[in-house]
Amino acid sequence: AARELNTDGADDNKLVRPKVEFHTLLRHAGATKDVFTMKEVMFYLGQYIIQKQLYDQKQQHIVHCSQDALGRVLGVDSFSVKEPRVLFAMITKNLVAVKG
Ligand SMILES: C[C@@H](c1ccc(Cl)cc1)n1cnc(-c2ccccc2)c1-c1c(C(=O)NCCN2CCN(C3CCCCC3)CC2)[nH]c2cc(Cl)ccc12
Repeated sequence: AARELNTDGADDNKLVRPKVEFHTLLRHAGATKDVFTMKEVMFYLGQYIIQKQLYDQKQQHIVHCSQDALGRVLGVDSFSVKEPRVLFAMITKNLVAVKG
């Protein structure tokens, strides 16, 4: 059965390699690796959003990223953290599965 996507990282055994521009965002958030679990990708992206203050101060589940590289990478102007499926779909486009 397809593994349910949870919000703390889809499948923890799966390793992914971020594409170049996406990798730059993760490094900005403090990542020092080239290969990550989904949980690590989501952790660093969360840090990135907080560090750059991209979340809406009033509605903190809304992230505004049209003026940020995050928006370019995900291909949206804003998104809600309450829609993990939508988010994972956008994020996985920026990741390459690592065999092994
Ligand atoms: C459950 C988790 C999540 C994780 C994956 C998904 Cl697909 C949805 C949701 N989540 C819940 N709210 C957030 C969040 C909200 C606003 C700003 C930053 C993060 C997150 C995100 C985390 C994270 O690692 N979260 C740790 C605990 N969060 C609690 C909320 N905290 C907020 C407290 C209010 C001020 C804003 C931060 C930050 C730490 N990583 C993310 C990466 C992205 Cl692309 C989008 C959202 C998140």
